[in-house]
Amino acid sequence: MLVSIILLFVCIGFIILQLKSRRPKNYPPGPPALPVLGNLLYLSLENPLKDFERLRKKYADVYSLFLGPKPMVILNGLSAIKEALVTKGTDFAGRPDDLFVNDVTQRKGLVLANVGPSWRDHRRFALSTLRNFGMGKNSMADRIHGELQYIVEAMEKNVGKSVNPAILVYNTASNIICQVLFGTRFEYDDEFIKVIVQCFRENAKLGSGPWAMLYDSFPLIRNLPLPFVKAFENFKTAVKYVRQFLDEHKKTRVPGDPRDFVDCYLDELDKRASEDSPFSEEELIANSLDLHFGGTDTTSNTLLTAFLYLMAYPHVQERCQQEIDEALEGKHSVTYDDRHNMPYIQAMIHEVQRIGNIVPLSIIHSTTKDTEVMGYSIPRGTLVIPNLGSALREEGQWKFPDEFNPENFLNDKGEFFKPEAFLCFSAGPRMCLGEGLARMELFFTLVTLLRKFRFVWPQDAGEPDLTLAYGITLSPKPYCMNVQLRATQGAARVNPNVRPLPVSPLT
Ligand code: HEM
Repeated sequence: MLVSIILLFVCIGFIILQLKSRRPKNYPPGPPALPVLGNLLYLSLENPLKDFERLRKKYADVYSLFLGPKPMVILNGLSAIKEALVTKGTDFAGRPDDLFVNDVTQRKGLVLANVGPSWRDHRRFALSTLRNFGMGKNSMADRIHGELQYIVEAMEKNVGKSVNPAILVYNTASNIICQVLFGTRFEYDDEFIKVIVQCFRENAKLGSGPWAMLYDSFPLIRNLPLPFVKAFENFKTAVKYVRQFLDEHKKTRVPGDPRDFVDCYLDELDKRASEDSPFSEEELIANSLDLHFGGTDTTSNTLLTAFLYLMAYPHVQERCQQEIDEALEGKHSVTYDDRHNMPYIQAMIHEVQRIGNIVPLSIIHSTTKDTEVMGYSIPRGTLVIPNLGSALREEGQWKFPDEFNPENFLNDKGEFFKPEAFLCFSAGPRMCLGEGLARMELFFTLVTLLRKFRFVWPQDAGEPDLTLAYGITLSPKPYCMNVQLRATQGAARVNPNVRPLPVSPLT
């Protein structure tokens, strides 16, 4: 009797889910969905990128899937992505708030916040604070140059050797954003960096892997002690570390005279003390973690992709070095304005970003109201994945869509230009707010290092492996590079005001 009742309930549940996974009228097409599982069996849970491409060939630029019972629309190609994220920007600016990542971050922070006063005010605040601390200005250039001294020193110590650049590059990017956030940099073997990097790496992997998809698809498993539990522990650890900085800042700050992002936020908290405001110490911690992760993983993976391709395409590296030597002849160090005299370097950096496709599926969006894209109806609350990579290699948008070739960003006169399909930072109201900082970092780091060093693929390492490992960000597989001092090298000088750290061994 009991078994029959359970079976009856299971059948009713299946029928309800089946009905839920039916596509409404004029909804984008897609493969048939199974009850409970939705279209999970159509996707590799480890890396769905190839599946998304395969489904695009069958269903065209806008198609739909079910993540368990949740409806999800995938946008491919420039036209569909632009119509949704730019033309109908506010309709598509939402973020889902019942996914694994939302539970892990306790619905705090900026990156995953749904549209509303908290997201709007924190985004505005972050943008203006980054600008005040020099995003795109000379003061930021000085900070970046100061930090680059350490990577230059480390590379000098390793001339003639094969080294894995991953930790160096990660620490450089992390220290640049840490100076803006906390007014400090960390030694390469500092506990904070090691722990935070570990937490972020594990959470990025868990957040884009099979356990997150299963968590999102089957709410019943959420309380079970499965591997995704680690992500919650990692987040708590990261919060604990940032809270220490916050407590330190509260003791040492001078109100109205901010040293960094944390001080600015504390000033803002004072200003808003009497109103019902979305600003709070918990949000400060979560926003700092968002900016640190957003500013570190993306930029360092872009740099690692750049070194890999510059070794795999030595003629591109040589042409970059020739341009740097000519543009900076007689100059002590590079300024941000020098980029206007370096079209090939700019083209190379953009091409690395294009081919590296660092944030392939952007960050998941959701619709804030019933809307339309490319003639299809999309109900409010639908998950939306902008497949940025599909625009970055779209036929018809690029001279050489499937090749690594900086000519993709050069016109007939050899001048730099940026095609509309360059969507690495996404587009519209949720577009990356750190683009200005990222651009400066990429330019200064690559010009400074290429001016001084030549990077060569080690002879005993076989062919360079250009396949990228999937995660929230794509990254090259670990590799080593042989560092050589260039004969015609520019002055990558040590700033006398910055004390170089002892060089930690490159791993
Ligand atoms: C090469 C480097 C970078 C790339 C390729 C990149 C790419 C992206 C992408 C694709 C998004 C998603 C936009 C969307 O949802 O449509 C994003 C969002 C974001 N990025 Fe970046 N990013 C980079 C560097 C940075 C840096 C340096 C920072 C911090 C200073 C940063 C902070 C953020 C934040 C806070 C968001 C969320 C914006 C929001 O939801 O309103 N990013 N980024």
